[in-house]
Amino acid sequence: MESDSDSDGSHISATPPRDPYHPPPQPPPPPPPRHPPISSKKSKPSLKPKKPPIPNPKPKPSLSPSPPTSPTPSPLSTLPFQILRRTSDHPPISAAQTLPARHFSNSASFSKLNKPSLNFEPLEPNTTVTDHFQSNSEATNPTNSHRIVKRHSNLIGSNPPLPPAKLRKCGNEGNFVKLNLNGKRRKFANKGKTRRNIYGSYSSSSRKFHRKKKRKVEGEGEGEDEKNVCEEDGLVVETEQEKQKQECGRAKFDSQLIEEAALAARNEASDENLLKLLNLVYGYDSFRDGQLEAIKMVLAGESAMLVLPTGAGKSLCYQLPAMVLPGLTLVVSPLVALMIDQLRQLPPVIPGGLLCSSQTLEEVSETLRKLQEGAIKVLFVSPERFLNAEFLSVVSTNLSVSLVVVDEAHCVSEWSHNFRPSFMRLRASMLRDRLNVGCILAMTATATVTTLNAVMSALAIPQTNLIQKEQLRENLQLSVSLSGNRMKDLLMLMKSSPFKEVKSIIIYCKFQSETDLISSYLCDNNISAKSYHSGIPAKNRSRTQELFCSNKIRVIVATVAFGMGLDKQDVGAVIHYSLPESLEEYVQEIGRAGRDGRLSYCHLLFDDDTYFKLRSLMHSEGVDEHAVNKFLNQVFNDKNSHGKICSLVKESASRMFDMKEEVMLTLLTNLELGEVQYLRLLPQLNVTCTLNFHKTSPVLLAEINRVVAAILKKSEAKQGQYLFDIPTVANSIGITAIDLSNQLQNLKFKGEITYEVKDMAFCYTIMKVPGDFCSLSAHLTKWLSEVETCKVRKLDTMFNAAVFAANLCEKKHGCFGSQHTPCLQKKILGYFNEDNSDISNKMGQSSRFLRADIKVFLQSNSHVKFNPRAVARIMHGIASPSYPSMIWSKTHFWGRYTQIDFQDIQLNYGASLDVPRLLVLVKHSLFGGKYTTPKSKS
Ligand SMILES: Nc1ncnc2c1ncn2[C@@H]1O[C@H](COP(=O)(O)OP(=O)(O)OP(=O)(O)O)[C@@H](O)[C@H]1O
Repeated sequence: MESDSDSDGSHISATPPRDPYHPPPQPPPPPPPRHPPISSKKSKPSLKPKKPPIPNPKPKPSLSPSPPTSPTPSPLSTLPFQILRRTSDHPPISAAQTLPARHFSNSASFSKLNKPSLNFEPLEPNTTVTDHFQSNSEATNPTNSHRIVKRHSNLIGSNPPLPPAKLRKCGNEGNFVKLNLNGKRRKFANKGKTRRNIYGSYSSSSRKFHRKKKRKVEGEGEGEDEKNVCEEDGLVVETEQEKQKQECGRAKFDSQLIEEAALAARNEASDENLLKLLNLVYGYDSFRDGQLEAIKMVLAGESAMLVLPTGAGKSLCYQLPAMVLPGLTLVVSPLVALMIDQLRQLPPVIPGGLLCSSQTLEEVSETLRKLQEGAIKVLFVSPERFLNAEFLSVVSTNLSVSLVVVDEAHCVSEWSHNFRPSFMRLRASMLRDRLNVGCILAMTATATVTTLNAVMSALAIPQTNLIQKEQLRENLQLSVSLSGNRMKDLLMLMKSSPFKEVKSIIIYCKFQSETDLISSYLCDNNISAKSYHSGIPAKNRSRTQELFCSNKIRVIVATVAFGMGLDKQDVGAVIHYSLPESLEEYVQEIGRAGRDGRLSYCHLLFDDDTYFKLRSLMHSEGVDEHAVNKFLNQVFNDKNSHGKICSLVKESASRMFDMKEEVMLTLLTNLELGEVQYLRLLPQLNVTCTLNFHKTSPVLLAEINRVVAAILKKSEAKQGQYLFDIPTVANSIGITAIDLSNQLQNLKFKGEITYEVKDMAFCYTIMKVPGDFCSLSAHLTKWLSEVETCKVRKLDTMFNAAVFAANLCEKKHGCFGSQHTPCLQKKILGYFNEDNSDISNKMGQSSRFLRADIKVFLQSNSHVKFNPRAVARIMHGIASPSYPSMIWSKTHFWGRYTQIDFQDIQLNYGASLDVPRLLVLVKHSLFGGKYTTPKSKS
């Protein structure tokens, strides 16, 4: 999940041809730019989205609300990107065309957010109790005589604030992030590669600038690291000291200019003022399509929904307002990796920070201290952070939040391909009530109309404030082939044009094992490749990403874990070894290619087997009404617990209800945020504690410490150890679980106790006990089953689009060979606009053996309780918490019916039962959960 590359591939030329020898076969003719053509100065391709008008609440105090002017609408045929063909005849970009962001002072002197700092009690991380945090220590970047350690002020960690001289940011490394991920010490510094940016810190245009700058001082020195930067053009680089001198002088000057420009934009958010700021901070000469419109809307205090393709420059739409707006900009992101990347990519003039559950208490406290001092302008947080009462209180009482940005906003909607229950928390009402935020910017690259509507409604964004451009870039050449042997076909593809000439390729696989297999297969065939998936230790993953970003690895074979937030400009090809689960996922992943605007190649290899396998997996999160009913009974088990902390241990509950943890969280979030608020979720924590006393005797300590007294009362003593439930002890003395954890920590620091915690649990307090459990469970089950169906349809649509391109396309509209850019684009855009009703599927409806097989299966496992879903899962080869694959994959029937519709198997299960068993089943579905299945069937 973490993406850790510190490399930026900064030596990569901004425009050199990727394929100098083989011009791409018939790239689609570039449609005429629909927009003021992007200045040739930009090394980045420019996107052109469209706009809508707007009225809205909350005018920002000192900003003159300038009505959004607008770009043009964008038909498919128009050019969202300036397409640069991969030929060598591109004129080099001159230094004057770009101004590097990273040479300016980072001591962002924009209005400080405020207030004197408070003393913090350490906060709990947003979702987990903090015991597993380790203390952090190292905070240094390696240096050598040619290097000066340069730190960005956007530093997260326990490092004490640097003295002003050091804080000055004259270097180019972008944001420095230090995190304790997964309880281990992690560092995202530049590792001494002072000439190499953190990847993505520069746009290719700013890199050009740097390269030019280096030319000026040719012959002044050379270092090991510099070689990396200059290997392509053989430049000699100035020493860091020289550079530092130049940059410091420049930074002083520029920081003042930037500040003035930001103030001018605050007073009048005119095109001219904003352009000036853009140029000063980023060195860009023009906005890309949709950017100016979004920025102006936000600066006018209006919430906006921004839909731009991948790589179109969405981040700039909050970064620039963050400089202009007086208060804090809060960016909510679904992944820690994404947050880290975005933090790194902030221009140094914008001091940033992040809060995530992997940080130590000290890191969290330091960030909060900086926040209160106004030393952070942009703060990245996960949605779970909004569960944290202390965080909410710090932000609401001490800070003014000018803007909340919801990145990957489709995660808010259950109808998206990537719904995250915790994003449900992000309701406009909550943001308004708790943080007094009036302005929200929601951003996504991939959303259907239904998803957009759901997001806009949750965030109270008026329809008129939708800024939407095509969700596809036109510089991607899409091809598809049905494969009988994907490994062989992949190798053939890699060894033929245009792929064999592409310098940087991502191959996406669905399963971790596939990535390892394919990467070694490619290596065996003389193609250097490395695998990347979340099962690989974070350090190695980070290294792989770094090598890939610096073009030391040509091919990366990855699962979906790779790529979100990856802003490597020169990825020339994306190959799908497995069918993506939805067109959204496909678009997101092919969006990693061609971010430099040049023609890039995206090939999809698909086959029926993968489709069937994925389709089975779509049912792995489904639940039945009786399970939901049982779950509700458990959640509201203690009806007299109003105001008290209740908990549900994840692992055991998951087995008890045969529900994945994510599904339980979805249900709980719905109970909190649905029409009626039945409960309030609290941060998750380990609830079972085993404690040892070391110094003072427990009884004596209990006399002076009420927590210890409560522990003695509520715990079970075993061989000198005290075992207790944290919520029970906290409830008995009326404190929060977090307070209790903090007090235990204090006793531990004093050497009085040591303790261990386990059993991660959902925690909540009950607000209202539902009157009718049956109708509530029916309602929730219906909702979940609609979500399940929606996912299945997404997969069907993806598969149908691939089948259409490979088999049915009549190649009338520009498709040829296996290249299907026009027909796939049409399918994708039709899908996003929901004018595509092609949801047929390839599943068989029944099999004459199915019913008999179910009977045999039930007979041979007569000692086990089953329900229709459990049987269908086994027949589809899907594990679930109560029916793990370790046990059930041994059965003869495991995965035998993946080609038969899941629902059909459930129906056949009913039909295969004898009457007594059927009666039990009916009773069970009528009365929800309170039933027992006969032990055996004779
Ligand atoms: N106006 C502009 N002119 C030139 N380059 C730009 C402009 N705006 C943004 N860029 C560059 O475009 C690249 C992509 O930007 P960014 O990462 O914000 O894209 P994104 O839309 O968030 O993509 P994704 O959805 O894939 O994360 C960055 O390198 C950024 O510097």
